[in-house]
Order: sequence, then structure tokens, then C-alpha cells
Amino acid sequence: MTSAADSCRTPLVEAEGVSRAFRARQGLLGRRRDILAVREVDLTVARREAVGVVGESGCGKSTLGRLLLHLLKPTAGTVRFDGRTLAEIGGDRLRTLRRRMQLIFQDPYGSLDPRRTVGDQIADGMLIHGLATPAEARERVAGLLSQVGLDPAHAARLPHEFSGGQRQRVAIARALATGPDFVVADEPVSALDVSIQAQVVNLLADLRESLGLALVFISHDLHVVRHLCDRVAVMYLGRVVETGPAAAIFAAPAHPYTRALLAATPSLVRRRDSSRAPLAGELPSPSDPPSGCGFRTRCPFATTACAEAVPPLEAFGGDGRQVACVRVAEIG
Ligand SMILES: Nc1ncnc2c1ncn2[C@@H]1O[C@H](COP(=O)(O)OP(=O)(O)OP(=O)(O)O)[C@@H](O)[C@H]1O
Repeated sequence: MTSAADSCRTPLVEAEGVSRAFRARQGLLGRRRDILAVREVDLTVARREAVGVVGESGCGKSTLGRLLLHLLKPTAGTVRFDGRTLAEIGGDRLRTLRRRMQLIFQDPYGSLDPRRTVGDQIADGMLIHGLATPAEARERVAGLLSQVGLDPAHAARLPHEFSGGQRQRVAIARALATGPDFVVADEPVSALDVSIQAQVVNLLADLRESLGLALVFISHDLHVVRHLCDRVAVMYLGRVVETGPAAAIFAAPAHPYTRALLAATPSLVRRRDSSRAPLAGELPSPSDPPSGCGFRTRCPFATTACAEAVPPLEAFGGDGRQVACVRVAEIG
């Protein structure tokens, strides 16, 4: 049996060697091919920790988020939640764990039923999991709405009666209704007007703090990730190429891809830093990645050695970071 102290030390979520393949057609009439959307990813999320997952479109961020929540099954590797391997449990035990993990989507309108009141939709999780009677659920819905900054009297409204930012607040209230300790937020503000993105990000930051949530925050907005996250995992073609404390990575990115990604966000770049050139060239197809390091075809530092083997993620810099690049020590 594990003691309470052991259980606090165990990461809440642990992905080990996780991969996920999809069979997909290339173009309208093309052959079916396997796309390895996520490749041999190791990632841990501690209790109360916020981990940002960043990278270009198609690099596997959403797939990884769904694997961590067991909404998708890995084709290889394991995901553990609170010390238990999710693929090995089922039935009631999995349902009990499920209420502790929630997903917040990019598009709150798409994830809310347009014909049901927001109150009923927020109450669903509590009723399905038997956490409350209908009367208790109504009361808790009112509390959740005020917790996310909405008027509790608006529980009887339909989703279209809210603005985009308010709808995302409703989606957050719905995710919190089952009392999760792990939340994956997949681009939760990118569909919103820029003027209200910060309000929703601040709400997420406050809720994380007050409720002690572990959060995986998937985003291509590096400013938001820097503001919100303790740690970052940078993905390229399904693999994590750099991971470590957010402050260290944003101050001095080590992997050539992280450097390029940050260089593409001008206000994050120190002036006259010539080691960071923005990304050149096309993202290779995930169904036909380059041999060796996936980034080598766009990397200004690549040599023939980079084509030979996939570089492992290795400790670098002594600040808790890991980098998958055989040249990282040389390129300074
Ligand atoms: N259900 C699916 N069937 C086939 N291919 C898929 C499926 N889901 C994802 N993919 C492919 O897997 C790769 C990774 O997709 P994923 O959505 O995880 O990336 P992402 O980094 O979240 O992208 P974005 O930022 O655009 O959401 C892409 O090439 C995508 O086309």
C-alpha cells in the first residue's frame, strides 16, 4: 500500500513511451497510410502543476492531450493517473477516475448542446457520476457559475444567449462540476476575441491556484504559456524535443526548434540574438518524417550525423531541462 506521502510524490499523470498511430488517406483518392501523431512521448504532470504543450499545428498536441485523459488509447506505451495504468482498469473504477480528469475544448460553442440550458449541461457530470441529487446539482450550478464570473441567474439560458468568452466560462464551469484534479485545456482561448483572451486565461490561472488543479495547457500562444505554466514540453512531428522549467526555456531555448519557435514570436526574443532565426521551410508530413532527427530538414545546425538516429531526450544545462539534439552542446 502507498502512504499519503508517497502518493504526494507520485506524479498525478505519467505518460511513458506513449505513441499513437492513425490510419488516414493521403488526399482525396490517395492510399491509406499510418500517421504516427505522437511518438514515444514521456511526460509527467505533478499535482497542482501547469505544463504547457507547444508546437506547430499538426505536431500532435491535441492527440497527446487526449491520450493523457484516456480519451484515446495509445498504440504503444502507458499512461498512469494517480499511479494506476489507465489501460488496465475499466468499469466503475475507470468511471471514478474519469470524473477527476476533464477536457476544455477550443470551441465552446461546438462542445455545448445549443438546445439545452447551460445549467442543465453543467449539472450533467454531477448527475451522471451520482455526485449530487437534482436539487443539490442546481445549487452547485449556481455556485460554479459565480466561480467562473457569470450571473447564477443565467443558468436557465441557452448557449447562444452568451458571448464567446462567456460560453468558454460556461465550458470551464462544466469541466469543474465533477471536482477534477487534472484538466487538459486544448487551445482554450484561441477561438476568442483577442480582447477577452486575457480574461479567460486569468480565470484559468486563478482557478488552478484556488482549486489546486494540475493543468496541461495546449497552445500555440507562447505568451500565454509563459504566463501560465510551470513547465513546458515543446513538440515537433509527434515527439517532445525540449522540456523543462518554463522560465528557463523562455529565457534561453536550447533546441534549434524551440529557438526558431521563439524567434517567430518577436516580443519574446532578446534583441540582436542571431542564434535564433525564425522557422524556414515546410513541416514534413507526419506520415513520412525525415530519418533521424525530425527537425533536421529545417535546422540551420544539422549535419549528416543528425540523419542517423533519433536523438534521445537528455538532461541539458543543469536547470531541469531535457533536450533531444545531438549538437546542443556545440551550438551554444
Ligand atoms: N482521428 C484522426 N485520424 C487521422 N489523423 C489524425 C487524427 N487525429 C489527428 N490526426 C493527425 O495527427 C497529426 C497530429 O494531430 P493533432 O491534432 O494532435 O496536432 P495538433 O498539434 O494538436 O494540431 P493543431 O494545433 O492544428 O490542433 C496530424 O497530422 C493530424 O492530421
